[in-house]
Amino acid sequence: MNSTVTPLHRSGATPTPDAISLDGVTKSFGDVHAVRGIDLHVAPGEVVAFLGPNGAGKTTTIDMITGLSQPDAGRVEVFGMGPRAAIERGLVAAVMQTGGLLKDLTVGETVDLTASLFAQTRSRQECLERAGIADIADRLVAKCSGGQQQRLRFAMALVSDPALIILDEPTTGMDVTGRRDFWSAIHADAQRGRTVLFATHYLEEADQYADRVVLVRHGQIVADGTASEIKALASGRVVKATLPEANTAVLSAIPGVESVDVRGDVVTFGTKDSDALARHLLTNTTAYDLEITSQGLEAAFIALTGDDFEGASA
Ligand SMILES: Nc1ncnc2c1ncn2[C@@H]1O[C@H](COP(=O)(O)OP(=O)(O)OP(=O)(O)O)[C@@H](O)[C@H]1O
Repeated sequence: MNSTVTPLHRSGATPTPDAISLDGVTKSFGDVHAVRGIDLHVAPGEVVAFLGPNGAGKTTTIDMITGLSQPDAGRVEVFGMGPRAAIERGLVAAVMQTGGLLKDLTVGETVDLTASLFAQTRSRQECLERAGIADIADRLVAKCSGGQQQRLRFAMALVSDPALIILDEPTTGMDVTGRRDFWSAIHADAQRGRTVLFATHYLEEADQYADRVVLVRHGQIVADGTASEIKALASGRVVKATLPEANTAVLSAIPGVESVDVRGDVVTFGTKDSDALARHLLTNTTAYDLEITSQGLEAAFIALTGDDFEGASA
């Protein structure tokens, strides 16, 4: 494990193999070290967001998981086997950002065509329903909006009923409504236990739809945990309390307090240990009406992917 990894996520021992297992994976293109030692283990049923700035190495990593390219070093396994073997068994499907659609077919015909490639498939109706496009089965692909085409790609990915779905920036270019409809279809489907890994630039998508957020920078994982763990890691917690006649100097001296702002009777603290601070305030002062919040994921993203970030200790 490299020194900048923040191992917040710990999955317990599972009797089945990991859905995705990357160990010491590297990949370079000439002088560009796109992936520089990634260790990642995703348990079956997890919904994981792969988040990072442009050029962080997300697509390069995803291409190795989907068998489109090979690592220079390290090991990639999907359900305990090589990615190509997993794809051949229908265990994995990818939703691509573009391509793969024939404009002259209808939505329903497109799903039928995909189904003809597999021995065992889900019904057309079920795939369309799960993707939220059953009502446009007779519409020509050429007449579908960008968001509807993405949901059609999702329906195609569902045909083999894969245990793992991988999506590389699936909502790029979609409007807000299209993104919301697309994600509610993915989210409803994932709740049935499917494993999902998606790369995104949209922080709110990671925050809203992922159980776990893996933050990548310069080809390495810099943080790995729930969205709230990552927010807390980068920016700490904000604790607000009503405390009449507060003394800033006294409050600043409480262990773990990083900042104090007094406005009338309301005191706002910045801290990395909100539990200890809350306990102290409630037992040793007259503070009441406590409110504990995390800073936004955006602040964490900027802090953790900025060039001055050197990793954080768990
Ligand atoms: N086929 C290639 N040939 C040369 N360089 C490449 C190739 N593919 C990726 N790279 C480089 O590797 C680095 C990682 O790229 P990658 O596409 O994996 O990042 P990303 O996190 O997916 O970025 P984005 O969010 O912009 O899609 C970048 O510097 C990119 O220019």
